[in-house]
Amino acid sequence: MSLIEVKHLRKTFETDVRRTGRFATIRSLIKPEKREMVAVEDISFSIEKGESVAYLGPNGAGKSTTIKMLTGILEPSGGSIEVAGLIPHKSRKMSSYQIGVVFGQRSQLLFDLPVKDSYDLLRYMYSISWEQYHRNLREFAEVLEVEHLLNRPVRTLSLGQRMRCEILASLLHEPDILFLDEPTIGLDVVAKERIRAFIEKINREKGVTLLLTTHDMHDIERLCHRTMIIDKGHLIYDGSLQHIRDHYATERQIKATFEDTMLAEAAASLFIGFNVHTLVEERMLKVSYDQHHIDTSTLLKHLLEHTQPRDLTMQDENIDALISRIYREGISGSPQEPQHELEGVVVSS
Ligand SMILES: Nc1ncnc2c1ncn2[C@@H]1O[C@H](COP(=O)(O)OP(=O)(O)OP(=O)(O)O)[C@@H](O)[C@H]1O
Repeated sequence: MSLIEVKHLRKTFETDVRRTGRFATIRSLIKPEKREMVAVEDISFSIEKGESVAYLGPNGAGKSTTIKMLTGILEPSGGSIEVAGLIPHKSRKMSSYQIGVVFGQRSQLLFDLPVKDSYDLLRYMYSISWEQYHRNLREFAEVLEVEHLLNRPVRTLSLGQRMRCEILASLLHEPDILFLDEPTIGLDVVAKERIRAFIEKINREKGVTLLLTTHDMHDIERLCHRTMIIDKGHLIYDGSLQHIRDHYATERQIKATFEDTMLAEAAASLFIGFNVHTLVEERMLKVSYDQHHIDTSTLLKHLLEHTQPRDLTMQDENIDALISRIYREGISGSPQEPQHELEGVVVSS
C-alpha cells in the first residue's frame, strides 16, 4: 500500500455564468445561471514513503485543487484519495496529524502576533508534548536561522523570513508528508536556496515525503527525483526531469567566439543551405538546430574545417524552455519504453 493513492480523481466547481443584455444583473440575481467547471478531470497516481515529487502544470491546470483535496480542504467530486491510509476530507483531524502544508501565497501564522505565539497555538492544536515541541522548535529554528525572529510580529517579517517561519510551523508536529504549494514564490535567489536546502534535508534525513508544486525548475532539479505534469485536469507525464531532457530536448545550440565580428559573420555564412538558424552577437556566432535532424558532429566538423574559433561551447534547450514547450504543445507519444519505472512515461488519460 502506497503512502498516497489517488485514483481517477475528479473535481468540478459550480460557477455563475455572467449574463449580458438588458437587466442582466437583476436577472442573474433572481435566477442565477450555473455552469460546471472541471478543475481536475481524471488523475491517478501513487507516491511511496520518502519520495520527493514535483507536481507541475501550467496556470489553471489543477495543481492547487489536487493539493487541497489531498489535504482534505476540498472534497473530490469523483474518484478516491487515500493519504497514509485515511480519506483526507472524511478524517480531516486525524489526517492533519500526518501531513504538513505550506502554501506560498497564504499564511498559517497569525499576522499581528509574534511568530512564537502561532507556534504555541499549533502545539496546542496538535497536542504536541512540551518536550517534542521544544526539541523541534530548537532544531528547526537553528537550521532555518529564524531564532532571532521568533518574538517579532509576523507582519514585520520579509517574505523570505516569513516563508522560513511557515515551513517551521508545518513541521512542528513531525508530519510524514509535506505538501508544498509554490514554497519559493517571490523569493530572491539566496532565500530560495536556503529553503531548498532545508526541504532537501528533511526529506533525506527525516524521510518526510514531499509533494511540491512550483513554476521554478531549479526547485525541481534540486529537490525532486520524480516529476508529474498535469494539464487540463489530466496527468500527462510521470517520470524524471532527466528523461524529459534526454527525450524531448530537440534544440541544441553551438556558440563559437571569434577574434572579431567579421570573422563571426563569415563563419555564419558557412551554414547557408544547412537546416540551422544562425545569429551573430558581437564576436559570437550562435548556431541553433534540431539535434534529431542534423548531427552535432557534422556541424562542428564543417565549422572547424573552415574557421578557428577562440572558444566553443554547446548548450541544450534549457529545462524552462522545454517545460513551457510541453505546456504549449503537449507531450506526445511514448518516446521509448522506460528502462525502469522512474525513467518516464507519457500518461494517456
Ligand atoms: N473555488 C473555485 N471555484 C471555481 N473555480 C475554481 C475554484 N478553484 C479553482 N478553480 C478553477 O479550477 C482550475 C484549476 O485551478 P488551480 O488553482 O487548481 O490551478 P493551478 O494548476 O494550481 O494553477 P496556478 O499555477 O495558476 O496556481 C482553474 O480554472 C481555476 O479557475
